[in-house]
Amino acid sequence: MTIAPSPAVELSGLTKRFGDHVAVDGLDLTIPAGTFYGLVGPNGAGKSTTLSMIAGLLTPDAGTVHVAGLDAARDREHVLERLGVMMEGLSLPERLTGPELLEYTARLRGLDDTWPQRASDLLELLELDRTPSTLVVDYSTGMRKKIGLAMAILHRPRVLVLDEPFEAIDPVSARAIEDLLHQYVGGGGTVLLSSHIMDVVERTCRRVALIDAGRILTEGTVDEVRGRGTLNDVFVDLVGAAPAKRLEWLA
Ligand SMILES: Nc1ncnc2c1ncn2[C@@H]1O[C@H](COP(=O)(O)OP(=O)(O)OP(=O)(O)O)[C@@H](O)[C@H]1O
Repeated sequence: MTIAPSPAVELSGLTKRFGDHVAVDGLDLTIPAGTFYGLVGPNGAGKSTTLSMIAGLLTPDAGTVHVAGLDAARDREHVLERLGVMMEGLSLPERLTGPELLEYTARLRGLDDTWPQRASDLLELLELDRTPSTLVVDYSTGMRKKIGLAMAILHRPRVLVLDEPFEAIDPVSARAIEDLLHQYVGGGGTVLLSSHIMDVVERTCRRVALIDAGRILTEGTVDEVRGRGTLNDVFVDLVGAAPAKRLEWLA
């Protein structure tokens, strides 16, 4: 008898309120190990809040998060070892260069002596090796995102949680990031990312969940969810198009 591996991420009744506002409303979601998974939804749907709770940056008001079979509330240290996280707006040590930041990450995580090669591979693949002496404070938005991704993946986590990894990324860099993430998933890793860029999600993810107002509207393989249309069509159908209003003063 073979024992099925634990899901990479399992959310059960996950809930977060900010005052009276319920940002995440009893979310149940299972992300199988080795899956490239996309979380999509309109602005304010609760994507970042959900990812922040998985990453241990926010405490849920109710419900549980399991990562690789471990309860994130009870076994935080081991869960953090298994996770790589890149969230919007997370602060970085600004007075370091990209290579120094990776060294800092490697030392903080106590990585073995294979990290310099990994760091150099990541800097090259993400084209950050061209500006080795630029301080992070002087990085562009896209460069910050890329170094954030390199920091998240350097310790070869089981699960990568990425908030909007393709936002502010040029098309060539986006392909490099996609390539890196595909290699990672090909090696057994799990990617959970949020995105507004439907064609990237359609192209890269195997499964997708569409959330709105903190609840799942639909979930499944990308093919199941989009049916005969595109993910964009399904998104607009389920979430509802923005109200059309003619602005006379603009005409
Ligand atoms: N720290 C906070 N304090 C108060 N309200 C918050 C806080 N963080 C998020 N919210 C609210 O929770 C809801 C969900 O926000 P969240 O950032 O998770 O959405 P999102 O799906 O990631 O949106 P976007 O696509 O715009 O990034 C929003 O209504 C937001 O205003």
